[in-house]
Amino acid sequence: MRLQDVYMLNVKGLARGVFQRVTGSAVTDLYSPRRLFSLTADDCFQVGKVAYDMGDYYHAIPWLEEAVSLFRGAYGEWNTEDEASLEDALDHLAFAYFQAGNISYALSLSREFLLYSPDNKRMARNVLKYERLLADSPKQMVAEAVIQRPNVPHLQTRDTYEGLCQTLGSQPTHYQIPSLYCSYETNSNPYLLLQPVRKEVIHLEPYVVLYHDFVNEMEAQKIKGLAEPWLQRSVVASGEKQLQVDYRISKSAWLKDTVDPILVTLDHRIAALTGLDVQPPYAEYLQVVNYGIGGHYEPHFDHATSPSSPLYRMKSGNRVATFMIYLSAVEAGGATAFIYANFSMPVVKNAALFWWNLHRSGEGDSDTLHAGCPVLVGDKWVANKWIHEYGQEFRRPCSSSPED
Ligand SMILES: O=C(O)CCC(=O)C(=O)O
Ligand SMILES: [Fe+2]
Repeated sequence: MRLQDVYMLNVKGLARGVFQRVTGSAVTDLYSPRRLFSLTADDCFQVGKVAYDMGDYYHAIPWLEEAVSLFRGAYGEWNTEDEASLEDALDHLAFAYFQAGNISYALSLSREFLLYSPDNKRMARNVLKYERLLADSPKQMVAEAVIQRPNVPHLQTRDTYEGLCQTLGSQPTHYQIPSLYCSYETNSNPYLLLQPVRKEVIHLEPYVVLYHDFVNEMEAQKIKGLAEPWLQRSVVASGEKQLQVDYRISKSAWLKDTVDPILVTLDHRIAALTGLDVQPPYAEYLQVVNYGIGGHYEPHFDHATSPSSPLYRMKSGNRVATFMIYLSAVEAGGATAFIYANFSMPVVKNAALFWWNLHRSGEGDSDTLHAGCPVLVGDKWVANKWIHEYGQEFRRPCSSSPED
C-alpha cells in the first residue's frame, strides 16, 4: 500500500504483475519485469483485508474490488491454496462501501452475495438495512464515495518527496551548469594520486557529491556479509530515546573498526577523499542498512536538531557530514531524495554520496532534508559513516557567516 501511494501504482496493474504509474490518462511503466507474476483473487483479498481490518477503506476498496472481479471470473474453479471465496470478498467489499457512504453499491454487492448464500441471515439483515436507508434518503443512491488517503495530513514536503521518488532519480540533469562538474579526485593525497576516484558534483547548496566506484564488488560483498548476522530493526533518535518507527523501515547493524581490517581500509579511503578525521570518537562506527521491498526512510535530518539527542553522547559534537555508500543495486525504487534541494539520486552500486549536514557556523543546514524512497523491486544496502564536528577544526574551519 505504501508502494501504491508513493509511486501512484494502480491495483489492476499490480495484480497482473506490472508496475504502472497512472496519472489522469497517462500510463508510465515504472519497472518492466522480465516475467509477469500475477496475483490470485485470494492474494488480492488478503491485501484488501489488511487495510479493511485497520478501517482503511481507501486502500481496502480497490484490492477487494480486484478480488471480487478475479473470484467472479474463476467462479466454480477451486484453488486449494485459497483461504477466501467470492462470498468473503463480496461481504467485505459491501461493508467497505457502506462505511465509505456508497449504500447503493453496498446493497447490490450484498444482493449478489445472497445469490450464492441465500440462507445468510446477517446479510439478509444488511440488505434490509441498506434498502431502508436508501428509501429514507434516496440521495444516497447517487452518493459517490470520495475517501481520503488515511493518516496523511496534506504536506507540501510529502508531495515533493513522492514526486522525487517517482522520477526514480531520473530528473533532468543540468549539464550546462559549469559548477556541477566531474573530476578525478586526488585531494593531494598520496593514495589518491596513485588511484584517483571519479567524483561527480551533484548539488552546490547543500553541497552533495558522488564518488563512483568507492568500493569494489568484493568489498561490498564483504561488508554486507560482516553485517548480516547483526542486522536488527532500525531505530531513530526521539528525544533521549531510540525508537522503532513506521517512517524508518529497514534493518541495520553497527560495525566497529576492530571487526575486520577492511573497515580500517575504508576509513582511510574516506579520510583521504574528504580530508576529515574519521577516527573514533570523531566519526561513528559504520552503520550498514538493509531495506527490503517497501522499506524506506521518510524525510529526516542526519544531524541532531535537539540538544538532548543521543548523538551528543559521543561528546564530539553534532554530525557535520554524512558519507553514504551504496552497497547494492536496486531493481526499482530506493532513490535518495533531497526534498528542499529538489533532486533525487538513483542508487549507484558501489558509489558513495557525501554531503555536509551543518553550516560552517555549526548551525544545521535545513536544506539537507532527505529520504530513502521505498524499495519497489529488489533489496537495497547502504552503509553510513557519520562524521562529527570535533576533530575537523583545522580541516573544515568554522565561519560565523550563516550562508557558509
Ligand atoms: O537509504 C537512503 O538512501 C538514505 C538513508 C539515510 O538517509 C540514512 O540512513 O540516514
Ligand atoms: Fe539520512
